[in-house]
Amino acid sequence: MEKLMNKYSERREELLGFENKFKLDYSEQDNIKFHPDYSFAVEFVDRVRCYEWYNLWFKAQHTEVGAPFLDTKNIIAKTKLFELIKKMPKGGLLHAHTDASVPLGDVFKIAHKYGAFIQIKSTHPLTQHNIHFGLAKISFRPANQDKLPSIDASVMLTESYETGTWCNYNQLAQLAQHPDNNNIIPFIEKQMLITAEESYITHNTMGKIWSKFGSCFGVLSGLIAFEPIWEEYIKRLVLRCVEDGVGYVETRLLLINELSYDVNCNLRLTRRDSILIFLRGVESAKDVLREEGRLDKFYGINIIYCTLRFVSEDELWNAMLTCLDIYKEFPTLIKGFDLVGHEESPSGHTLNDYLETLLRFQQKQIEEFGDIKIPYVFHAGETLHDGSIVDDNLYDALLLGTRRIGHGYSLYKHPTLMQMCKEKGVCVESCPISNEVLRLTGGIGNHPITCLINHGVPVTLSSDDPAIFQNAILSYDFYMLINHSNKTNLGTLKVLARNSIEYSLMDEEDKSRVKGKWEQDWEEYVRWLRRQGEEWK
Ligand SMILES: O=c1[nH]cnc2c1ncn2[C@@H]1O[C@H](CO)[C@@H](O)[C@H]1O
Repeated sequence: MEKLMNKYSERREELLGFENKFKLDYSEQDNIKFHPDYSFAVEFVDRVRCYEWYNLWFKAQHTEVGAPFLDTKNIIAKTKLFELIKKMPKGGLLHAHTDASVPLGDVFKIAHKYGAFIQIKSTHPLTQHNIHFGLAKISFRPANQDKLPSIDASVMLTESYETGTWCNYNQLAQLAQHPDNNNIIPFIEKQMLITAEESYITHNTMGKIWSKFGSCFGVLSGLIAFEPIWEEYIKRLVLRCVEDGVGYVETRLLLINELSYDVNCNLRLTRRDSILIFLRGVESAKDVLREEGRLDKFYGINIIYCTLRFVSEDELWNAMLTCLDIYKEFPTLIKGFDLVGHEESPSGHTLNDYLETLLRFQQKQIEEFGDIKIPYVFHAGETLHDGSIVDDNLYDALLLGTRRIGHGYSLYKHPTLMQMCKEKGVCVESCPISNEVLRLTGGIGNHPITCLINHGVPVTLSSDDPAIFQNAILSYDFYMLINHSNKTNLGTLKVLARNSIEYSLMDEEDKSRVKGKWEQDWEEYVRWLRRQGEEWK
């Protein structure tokens, strides 16, 4: 019997080993063995994870490992594992929408600073009854002295408020400080984020959650499409990224309106102006980092220029021409082009619908530059379907030479396309928390990222719209994966972080500079983990 058992164990080991050979992190796992500090760090992170499984998650009454993010976020925030992950140098954030990346707390702080120039209106009076039943929808706009509101904001809190009348935001914020009104700011904030209750209960279909999600952008845009707020917003974006261990960003920028507001609240800033202000914001973040001696932790920020997948073919072409003009002026800043918005919306277009224009844009670049300088970096396959027109976007994205795939949620159903990604080096920007909050998965446990990793498909982790999902910049996505998947260890996370630089769209010189910096930061992190591990119980 013993012989039989031993033989079986051998075959079992062999099978496990064989399967592991296909994993994305196969050679990295081998590497760990040769570096004592690194293997100590890997073992320490595993030890912490294991300790918390037994002493926190398995004992918890109403939750478990892999439970939905919004239900567990506050518990996660206090764990040792999260503290370790937060500190990790995560490389780049390759998939995040600019207008939904800065934590709302920061957005409010900036808004309060410019509150005298911001007006607010509501579809219902902000009475306690309406707040309680979530009846009022609010909007913001920048407005100067010429457009002084006709009423005092205190009227907004009474039934006599004429709905839709603009009031001064500063006045309202003052009133909200009174203990009787302390639910007003949280109520307004909720209109810019998705709560656990909405994602898991009240808006439990894709259509409902996307309608709430879309409305968040509407409220946010009233604040941030305003010169002084936009500049500080971008500054905060860079600072928050650095704070969360993200040194490089390729942000998806959608300048949806033709014009936005200048410092005098005049609607006259062009998209080019918004880019210039963006760059000013980056520079002021760099000033702060320089003063704090942390400038070396910031590797850079670039833009993937976006338009909506709801536009007409003519509008798409115009967006492409604007993008091209901006590229010509800022050739190192603009790294790609994408179409955003709910892929499954009945009014949305597939890539195939736009095919002629998409091909024409490439042809124009080849004629002008002899090469494609603004590659596609498409969202594709953000769907539960198998073979629908949205799922089919994956075919077109790859045929059109997409450099990465945003989400690629349904890619795991396509063996040939996964193989193509491996062969062509097309990386999937996987966004597990986003996919959960927007109702594609019930949690990390049934997210396809592990399937892609186990098949050796290039993957990186992203947070998509962290502000709206109450997510930090990137730490929670890394945490969710490592805490849930036994096969994921620090080495796997290192591969994901390295991929975010490897598959970024920086030119080769920048890429190798950034890679060098990140490797240094990683070494420092491993040494920090060693010290932590030696002190830990
Ligand atoms: O996960 C996503 N898939 C597709 N579009 C998205 C996603 N997250 C945000 N946006 C879109 O990006 C724009 C703001 O920059 C919004 O239009 C929003 O719908």
